Amino acid sequence: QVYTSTVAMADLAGRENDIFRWIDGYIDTEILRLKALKRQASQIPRLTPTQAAAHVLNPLGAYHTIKKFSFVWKKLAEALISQTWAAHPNISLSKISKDLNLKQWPGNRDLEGAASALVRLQRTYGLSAVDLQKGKVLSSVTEVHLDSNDCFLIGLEAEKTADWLIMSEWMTLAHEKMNKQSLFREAQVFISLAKAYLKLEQTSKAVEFATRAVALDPGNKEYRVTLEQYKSTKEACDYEPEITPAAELSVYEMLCRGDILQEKAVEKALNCRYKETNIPIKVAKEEILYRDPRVSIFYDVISNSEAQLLVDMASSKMHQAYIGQSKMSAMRISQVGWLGDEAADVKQISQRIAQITGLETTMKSDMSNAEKFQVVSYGVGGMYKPHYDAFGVHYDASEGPEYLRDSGDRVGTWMFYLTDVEAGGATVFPAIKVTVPPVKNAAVFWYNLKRDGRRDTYTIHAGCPVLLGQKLVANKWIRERGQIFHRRCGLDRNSPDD
Ligand SMILES: O=C(O)CCC(=O)C(=O)O
Ligand SMILES: [Fe+2]
Repeated sequence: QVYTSTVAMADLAGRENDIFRWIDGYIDTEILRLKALKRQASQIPRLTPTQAAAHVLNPLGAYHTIKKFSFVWKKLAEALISQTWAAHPNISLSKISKDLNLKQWPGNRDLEGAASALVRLQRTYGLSAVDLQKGKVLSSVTEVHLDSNDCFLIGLEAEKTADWLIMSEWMTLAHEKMNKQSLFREAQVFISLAKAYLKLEQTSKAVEFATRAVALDPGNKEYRVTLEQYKSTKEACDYEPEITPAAELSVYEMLCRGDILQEKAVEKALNCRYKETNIPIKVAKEEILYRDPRVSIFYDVISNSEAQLLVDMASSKMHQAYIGQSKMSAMRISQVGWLGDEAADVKQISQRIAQITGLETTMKSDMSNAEKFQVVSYGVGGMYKPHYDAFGVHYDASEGPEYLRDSGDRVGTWMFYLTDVEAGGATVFPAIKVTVPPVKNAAVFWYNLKRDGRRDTYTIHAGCPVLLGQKLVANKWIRERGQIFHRRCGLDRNSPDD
């Protein structure tokens, strides 16, 4: 027994001292840990909710926000959770991660998506990587500075879409900004630069960078094979063309940029007018942008509160847009929500479209004259590549939702612009070289079908990437069913519309 032995008692007294030392040590370590945590947390700039909302209207701010969640915050939260849990085992791990909604946080794929959006904006609007890295988008300047890892990641995204010049710009920056925090090796940047230059037919530079990669990593067999390949390509090439990025731009992208203007003769034939509607005293301010096919913009056809109503009602139903039935695609990056005419205020908006176009837009439970409103939200980088709204000859009338069976094809498209867009986001028609700038509370309208019911190939159109701000639109597709007395079949397929 301990209490009978004086020697053992003296030993215990000594041990108590150890315990105090241990407690002090524990407290000191905890204080250090908490201080480190506090320092980490304080390094992240704090935005008010208003600032945060404004931040994501800028492509760099959007990238940065996703990076914070997918990387910075995630690391911090994980550290916080595991350490707190270790210190207080009675706190439930799953409760913390539920409170923080950790599962819903953006991940690596979202970060890649944000990086790829930057590449798309850069290509479409001719932005320089050097400006973007410093936080500059047109005249808008943010606090965000991209680090070497960001530059490397964006370079890899540019590689995926074969944007070689853009890839070379970002990889050059990744190398310039390289430091201890860089998660890639120098040889990796060099081999990426070599590839980009090879694709740009700058074979001397390609060989130079491949050589540097091999010098840094002589054991890498892949690098050595690449170098040999590039050397033989260089020998086979007798000249190196100048780099001309603009040559690769499509008409669609040039229209988005505003690099193509309408021909003078076409422009002259166009005009503005007050179009009579089905309601005697009401006229609509119409600007005709193209004659055949007729493309018009109508101004002030929806009020601010109505626009807000469509957004509010559709927003709970919003999901990532799909094309056709299934897969998420690189054709279209946006969120969509469908909205029927059940609410009287919404129905009234549908009726206004009928009054102005003279077409039938009544919603019916079968063989409907029109589709529900499709409210679409594009964030920065969001877009819709060139496509037709009409289904054309392959359309199977039995496809699609029940209420639209046998409604026929999409004879016309009416699209409200529910917001102004600070930069980018025009609707463009590459075949007729028409650009429609988004103007809040206006709507664009065109016929997708010729008079004989066949798809008009000139109606191919696209939504340009949003560069700054948010773009919200509401589509109303008007079906063939019920338009017999409203848009008569022409004597020939080219009869004009009035
Ligand atoms: O957003 C745009 O400007 C075009 C949208 C569009 O074409 C569509 O949703 O079908
Ligand atoms: Fe469309």
